[in-house]
Amino acid sequence: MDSEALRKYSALHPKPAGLTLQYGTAGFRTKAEQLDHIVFRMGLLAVLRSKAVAATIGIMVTASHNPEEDNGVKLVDPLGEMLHPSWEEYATQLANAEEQELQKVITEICQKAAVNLHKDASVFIGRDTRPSSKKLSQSVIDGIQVLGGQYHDYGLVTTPQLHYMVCCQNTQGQYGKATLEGYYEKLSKAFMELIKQSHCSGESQRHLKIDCANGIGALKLSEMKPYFPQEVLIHIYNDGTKEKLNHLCGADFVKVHQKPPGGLDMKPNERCCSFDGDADRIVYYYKDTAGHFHLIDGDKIATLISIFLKDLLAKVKQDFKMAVVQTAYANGNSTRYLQETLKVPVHCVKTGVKHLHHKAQEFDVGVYFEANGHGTVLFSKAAETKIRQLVKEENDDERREAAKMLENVMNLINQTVGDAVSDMLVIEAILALKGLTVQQWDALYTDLPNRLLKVQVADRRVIDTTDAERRALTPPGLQEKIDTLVKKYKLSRAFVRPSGTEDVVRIYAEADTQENADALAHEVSLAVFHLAGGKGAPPQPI
Ligand SMILES: CC(=O)N[C@H]1[C@@H](OP(=O)(O)O)O[C@H](CO)[C@@H](O)[C@@H]1O
Ligand SMILES: [Mg+2]
Repeated sequence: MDSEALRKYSALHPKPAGLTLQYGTAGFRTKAEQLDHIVFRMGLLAVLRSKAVAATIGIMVTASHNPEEDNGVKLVDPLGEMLHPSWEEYATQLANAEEQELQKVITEICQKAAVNLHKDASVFIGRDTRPSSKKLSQSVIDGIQVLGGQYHDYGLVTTPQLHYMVCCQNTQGQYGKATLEGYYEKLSKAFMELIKQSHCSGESQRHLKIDCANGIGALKLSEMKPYFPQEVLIHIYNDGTKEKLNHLCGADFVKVHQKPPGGLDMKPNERCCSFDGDADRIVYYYKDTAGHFHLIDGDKIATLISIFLKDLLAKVKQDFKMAVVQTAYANGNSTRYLQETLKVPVHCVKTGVKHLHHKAQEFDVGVYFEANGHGTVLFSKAAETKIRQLVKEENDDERREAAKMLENVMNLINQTVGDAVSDMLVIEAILALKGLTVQQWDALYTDLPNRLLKVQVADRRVIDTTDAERRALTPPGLQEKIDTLVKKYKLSRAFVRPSGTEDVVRIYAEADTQENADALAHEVSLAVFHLAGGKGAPPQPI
């Protein structure tokens, strides 16, 4: 380690005195002006991680659905997964080290994680369209270079594109070519092969309106357009040329407010969808002839994909284990539908993609989605091998055809992480293959009315949870109070947890009517306010 260079460069990326940040659910996330030292140091950490695992590591500069003024950074592990939890702690230590301690902390990490500094290191970098992202990714490069790492800067890419690149690189191209062209070619080829298998005579032209949250999704979809078949007509809205990133639009806005985004004119029964700011989430929606808005969230996406896959798995007649992984935010009726009607096992894990991804890896076919629209499907190595073999060798036409469809889905879905573009193509293909309209899809089950609220408290760590965050252990009395409140309503459920990305406590409630869901959410938020050290004025009724 060149101590002199480290000192010199870290002085160029000084840590504001007293600032401490934590590597949370989605890496570091805060106001962009507080992040320069963090991204520089994450450049350092990426080099250490790369040396430790002898593979290429990714760094993405983005704050996803958060306001344009924010930014963030997260590391991507060799197969495109989120950074291993054991390293999140190193990330936090390095981020919060005072300038003069930096070298000591690096040495400590090297000792604890058995990093050999003489090994090579390689890092892939990507960034979103935020005005601050370019400069921050320059600081990442400074960090990488100080520790002698090699890097490739992909510039503007969606978060899932960067995950894809890292996986391609570390599988020596087995997962695909580590270029944007490779990504577009892989996805569009799989999509075309898949819809070719459609025997439906339904509409031949497929229109889809896409709200790109004024973010990177618009740029990348435009680049990809020439690769799409002619029948697919995508119309891009909120492309970032006029309005601010994520402002009154995007997947998070639509999900949280349960209303359409600004900037997209929606005619009755038109199929529309929204990406988030870094294009790793997607939700669908439409307006009926009476003008009512219908949201089709991550739970319903998981359901559609599960129906499709379950049917194919039955046709290939293999004993593949399939399951759906959700979080506590999944709508109660989605869980009921999956378990009782579709008869697919459902597992609930803690919020955050890494938890869902990890659980889904336990199955041959693991479908995971957060209600907010982040999700994908994972296929085990054994299932993948078997499916590819059936495509080549199976004599039975129906079985071979089903295996071929599964193979195409495997190629189309981004198995490294939730990917709005890839998910959208999977969904469009399934709707085409099944001849389903957006209304028919929506009608699979009816969402229980629900409400998501947040409350500010002095220290959100006073809330500790258990049972995949569905019950609060502390502060004393809170869970008992929630239990009492829940009993007042029908089909009701409520839980609270500290957010991993914002300084708030989140409250979720569902019940038989919207009024009851709103009332329950409000009452629970008051309980949090009073028992967990609420800040400012008490929450007002909705
Ligand atoms: C209720 C909700 O949507 N929570 C989101 C949000 O996490 P919080 O820990 O709730 O702030 O951001 C995470 C990262 O994007 C995402 O994984 C998660 O689903
Ligand atoms: Mg995102």
